[in-house]
Parts: sequence; structure tokens; C-alpha cells
Amino acid sequence: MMLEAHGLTIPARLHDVTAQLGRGRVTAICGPNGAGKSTLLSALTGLIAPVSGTVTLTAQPLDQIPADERARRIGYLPQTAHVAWNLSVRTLVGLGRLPHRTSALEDARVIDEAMATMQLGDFADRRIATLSGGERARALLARVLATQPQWILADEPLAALDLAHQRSLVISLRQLAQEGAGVVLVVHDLALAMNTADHVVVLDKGRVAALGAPQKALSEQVIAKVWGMTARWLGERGHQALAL
Ligand SMILES: Nc1ncnc2c1ncn2[C@@H]1O[C@H](COP(=O)(O)OP(=O)(O)OP(=O)(O)O)[C@@H](O)[C@H]1O
Repeated sequence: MMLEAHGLTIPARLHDVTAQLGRGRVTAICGPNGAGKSTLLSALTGLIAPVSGTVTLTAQPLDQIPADERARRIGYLPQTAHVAWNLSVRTLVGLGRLPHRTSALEDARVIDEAMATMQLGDFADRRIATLSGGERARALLARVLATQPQWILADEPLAALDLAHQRSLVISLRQLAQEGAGVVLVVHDLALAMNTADHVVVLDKGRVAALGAPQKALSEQVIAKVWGMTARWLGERGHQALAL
């Protein structure tokens, strides 16, 4: 039930990165710009191959898992919100069903559910090009949810969202983790990572700088070393804020 990176190396991007990600929990990948977060996430989906090292899913090398099965098991939300075709929201979300061969009725039920989770009910017939950045981000995430993957790997899924939609997405992602999904998020907001994640991987210049429970991996010492900032955690656990 693990998605594991073993000694991943991609020259100038990742250096000997080893990390174990578990299902049933939310993992945050944090680090400064250029630290290798997006590279690690796409290597974990199998989209880019390391020069050395391997990624395994439940102990099986990712490159030995057929592409359609991989697409069913791992849902990936890239950082860019570019959509090549000006589809309706419902059609876009429906693309998430492509790796499955289920009935139209079942597909429709799952698509409705994914759109409801992302509060897209009113947008079903709208064209993607007419949406705001945050609405588009929610539609792309609904497409990932429509796949019902065991793993959700999302690169900055909260960046374009307003406060209320951030909150509701965090609750949905935590709920999915509770139901057994492995949720892996690239997150810049360290307070969000501290309050939301069960496990944090901190990257710095392509290497793992810290790893573990958020209190440990995002300690004031780690923040000083990796981000070069003097910062102090305030507030109670689960509701912490970072004072700079
Ligand atoms: N396609 C590529 N070819 C070569 N180098 C790349 C490529 N994509 C990214 N890089 C470099 O690899 C390093 C890691 O990039 P990556 O996008 O993984 O960082 P990141 O931590 O996600 O950054 P950010 O917070 O800015 O999104 C950076 O130095 C970047 O310039």
C-alpha cells in the first residue's frame, strides 16, 4: 500500500531522493522554488523516468504496471491549469472515467459526485475557457476525483482557490485519505502543510532535507535552514500560524 521513491536521481533536478508515501494519509511535499517538488511528483506518477533509482507502487516497479492500470490507480493534477480543448466542464470531468470500462450510468453517477465535491453543479455546461482560474482548477481536480484513484497526486491544488474553497477542498482531501486514498500535495503554504498533513517531505536543492511528522519536518530549525527565514510557530496544534 506504499508509493515509494528509492534513490531517485535526475541530474540537476533530484539527487538520491528516497521517500515512502502511505495510503490513508495526506503527505505534503514542501520546499523553496526549484527544490524539485514538481519533478518528484511527476516521477511518482511515472510521467518522467529517473536516470537512476526506481518508483514502486505496492512493491511493484511503476514501469512494470500497464499504463491503463496506472491511470486508474494514480490520479495526477499538474501545476499548470492549461486545457487544450474548450470542453464543457462536464465533458472535462468525464475524461477522468477514460481509464475505466464502466457503464454510462455508473460513469454519470461518479461524474456527478466529483462535480458536487468540487461544488461545480452550476458550471456543468460552461466551457472551460469561460471559467475563472479557480473554477478551472476545481474542474481539473474534479476530473482527477472522477477517476476514483487510490492515489491523488496534486501539484499546488490550493494555489488558485479562495479561502472557502481551499477549506472545503482540504476537508474533501482529508476525507478521501480517511477512506483509504493516498493524498500527496505539493504545498507552498507551510501553515497549511503543518495543519493538514500527516506526513511531510521537505526538499531542498533536489535533496530530501527533512521527512516525517509535520512538527518535526517543518520545525523552526528546518525552516531556518531550508528557507533561510527566522520564523516562529504560533497557536494550537491543528490551527497553527507562522509568524515571520
Ligand atoms: N524539463 C526540465 N528540464 C530541465 N530542468 C528542469 C525541467 N523542469 C524543471 N527543471 C529544473 O529542475 C529544478 C526543479 O524544478 P521543479 O519544477 O521540480 O521545482 P519545484 O520545487 O516544483 O519549484 P516551484 O516551487 O518553483 O514550482 C529547477 O531547478 C528547475 O529549473
